[in-house]
Amino acid sequence: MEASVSFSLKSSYLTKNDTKFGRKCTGSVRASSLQLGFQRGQTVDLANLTRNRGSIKSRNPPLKISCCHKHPAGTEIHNSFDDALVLKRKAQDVLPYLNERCIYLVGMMGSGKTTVGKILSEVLGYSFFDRLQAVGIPSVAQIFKEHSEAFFRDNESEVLKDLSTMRRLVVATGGGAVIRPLNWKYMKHGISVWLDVPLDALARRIAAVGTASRPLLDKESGDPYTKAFAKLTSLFEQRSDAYPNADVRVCLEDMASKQGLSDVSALTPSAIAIEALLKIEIYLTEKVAARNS
Ligand SMILES: Nc1ncnc2c1ncn2[C@@H]1O[C@H](COP(=O)(O)OP(=O)(O)O)[C@@H](O)[C@H]1O
Ligand SMILES: O=C(O)C1=C[C@@H](OP(=O)(O)O)[C@@H](O)[C@H](O)C1
Repeated sequence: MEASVSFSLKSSYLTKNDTKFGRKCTGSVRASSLQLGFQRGQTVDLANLTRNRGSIKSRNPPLKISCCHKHPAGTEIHNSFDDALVLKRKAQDVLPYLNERCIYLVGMMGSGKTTVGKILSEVLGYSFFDRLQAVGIPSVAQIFKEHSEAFFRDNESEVLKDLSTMRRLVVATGGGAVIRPLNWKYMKHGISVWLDVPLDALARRIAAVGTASRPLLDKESGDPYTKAFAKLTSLFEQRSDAYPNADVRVCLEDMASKQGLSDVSALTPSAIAIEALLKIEIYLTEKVAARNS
């Protein structure tokens, strides 16, 4: 079958809380569009943006990135007005150090890369690039089914390569992107952030939404929590050396214990985004200090 796989670039979500950040939604959208050289709603053919794809290009269909702005009805991005203010302040602190570099979120499936990534992109005025998302083929699950995991991984690497030349993006990578050293080479063009979430919390989150959209988990037998937990455990064993390559680690267990919480499930996506910004700031200021010493 002649497959046509393309990937969707979703700009930062715009919420009713946007006014709290004191900027007009369209401002950041316009800036992002200019930065990336595309217009809202326009499809950019990545195959034309990059050269020398070599063997991967000859095997795989052309990649397309399309930019769209969607906000699913009812999605709450921030949990409180206080969180929104802290997020805004932290984002302003971090932006000069970031100097337009991209942020790559890494972590196991369900660790919150998409959820937290949307918040970060919004407060930083960056565009948001969600995990590889097929246009024409409805889901990652379908790519696995109609092609193979290797096909998916090759395209994942290609997209990361292309993104590595771009600025002002928050990228939610797929959970398995960390296993290829080449992908780290691309991600090192920006700042990588590992969302480190305990496996039982991941399994609970995934069980709540089902495993159908996560093909690596869907093959297991048993109830959704049990099959998610079993597969996540074996995947983490294979990847536990790779995630610490990230520049920054956001550890939910550490956050919970500092706040006297017995369970990480009380940590909101906004609180995690704030922690990520704090950790990014520390990492970048230490780098500057080391350079100046
Ligand atoms: N801090 C959190 N607390 C509770 N549930 C969360 C949190 N962050 C994300 N989730 C939920 O977990 C699921 C997986 O999150 P998602 O952002 O899609 O993870 P990933 O992109 O890393 O696979 C979603 O249903 C999401 O709503
Ligand atoms: O861990 C993995 O290998 C994968 C994670 C998924 O992305 P999320 O981490 O966004 O769920 C998706 O890329 C694919 O199912 C493979």
